[in-house]
Amino acid sequence: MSKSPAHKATALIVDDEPDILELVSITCARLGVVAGTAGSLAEARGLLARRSFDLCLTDMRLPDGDGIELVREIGAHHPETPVAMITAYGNMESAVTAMKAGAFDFVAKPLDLHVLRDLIHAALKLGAPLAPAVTDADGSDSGLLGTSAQMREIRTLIAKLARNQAPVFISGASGTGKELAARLVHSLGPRADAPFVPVNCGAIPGELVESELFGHRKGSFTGAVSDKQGLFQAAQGGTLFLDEIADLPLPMQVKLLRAIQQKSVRPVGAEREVPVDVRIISASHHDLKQAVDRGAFRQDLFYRINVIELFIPPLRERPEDIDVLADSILRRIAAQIGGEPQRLSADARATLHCHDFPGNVRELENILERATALSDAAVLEVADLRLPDRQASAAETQPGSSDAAESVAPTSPQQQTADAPDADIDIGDRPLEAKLDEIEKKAILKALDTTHWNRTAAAKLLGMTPRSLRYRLSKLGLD
Ligand SMILES: Nc1ncnc2c1ncn2[C@@H]1O[C@H](COP(=O)(O)OP(=O)(O)OP(=O)(O)O)[C@@H](O)[C@H]1O
Repeated sequence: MSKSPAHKATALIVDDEPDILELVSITCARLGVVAGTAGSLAEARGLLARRSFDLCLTDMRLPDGDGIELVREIGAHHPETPVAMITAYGNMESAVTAMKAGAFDFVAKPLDLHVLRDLIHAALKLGAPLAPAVTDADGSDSGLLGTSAQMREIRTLIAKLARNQAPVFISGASGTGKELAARLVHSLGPRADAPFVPVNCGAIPGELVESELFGHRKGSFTGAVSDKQGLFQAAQGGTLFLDEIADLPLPMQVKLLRAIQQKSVRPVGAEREVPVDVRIISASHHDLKQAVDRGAFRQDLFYRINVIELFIPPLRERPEDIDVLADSILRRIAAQIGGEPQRLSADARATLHCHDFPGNVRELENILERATALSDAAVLEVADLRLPDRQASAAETQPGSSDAAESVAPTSPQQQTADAPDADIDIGDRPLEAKLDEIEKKAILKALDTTHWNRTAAAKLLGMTPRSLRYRLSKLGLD
């Protein structure tokens, strides 16, 4: 709290069950928070009219109305007061409704004291001044660049999302900046000092997902030679970013739902659940709603993780962002290799504006890395960009198409060696494993380059599933 040392934080607790009022008041007192209690909406309104509170915890069902009404009223008249909802056990629907109405979090009955304490701590941090809001026109103070109206709106929404704990689902094509957006939600919020743990759900082999996410006890399966902490616990107090969540196997989706609802995880082979305080941000480039309709993604989990959706449009729909992104990428490359940043000629810029970027910002980065690697000139020209003459969409690229193979141009310095399928592979006398890795890496980079870093199309080209490609990318350190 940014109050004077003499100021004691205050909480308004609203519940018609005296036991709960007492339990929460005692928990607050142990944390040095002074609690005011109300047994109905009317009493709560009376207290709010007389003074302000640093947080409010309200039950859903009250004798004279619905706790959601209070969430809305506090949001409208006391926006600086974070509100959390106390929900009935397993009532996911009301938790989601409360968060959509503006509650920053929820706690389920019977109240778990760990969860309650974490929630009070989180609420009090929300009252403290956070990292400066993202205000400048091109986003350079946030790292999420772009001058387009869409990007500005996204930054404004992110600044709001940073102030609550509701699960966020980020949708958008590959390379649009979903992970970057998730990092920004984390770093602008009260969890910024705790870890941000990104997980690519598609890159973990199916049989290991549970142990990776929840951890395991020694001896719980062959290969579990010691206790291992899961990623949920690694993200304790912070944010777990579940990228490519659509790739989670269905049985795992059930366990994830339970972990999110109960705010606790059970490591494989453990007898007890361990409480975890983690904000979930998930992302996918798939249409998750369609996956639900196909039966490939559980509706209840979809509903739970998708409390707030943030959509990042493809780069071709916001061409205004290309210049600011390109200039920033050229500055970054110059800082890495030393010297003045190279510039783009007017024609080169115009060419970029006409390109449709199936691989989005990641593709722009690749184009410029390749151009700067191949040209030392102060000004990069159209030819240096090496864009295909025809705007062939990567998704249209058919496996085995010779056109596709011929349109390949080297990408980054380390990728240049992968430009021809039959090029001599100079890998010296390294062990077989390393040689095989090198060959695999080159084939993958070539396919990615051909498909403008569209991983689904690249996987098709390589004759493997997207999941398997992601696994290999991660294994080879290319992710
Ligand atoms: N608005 C932006 N400003 C600056 N850099 C960006 C922006 N959007 C994306 N990038 C950069 O583009 C690259 C791809 O971004 P990111 O990994 O966040 O995309 P993604 O949507 O999560 O991709 P994928 O779906 O393939 O995981 C990163 O290097 C990121 O820093």
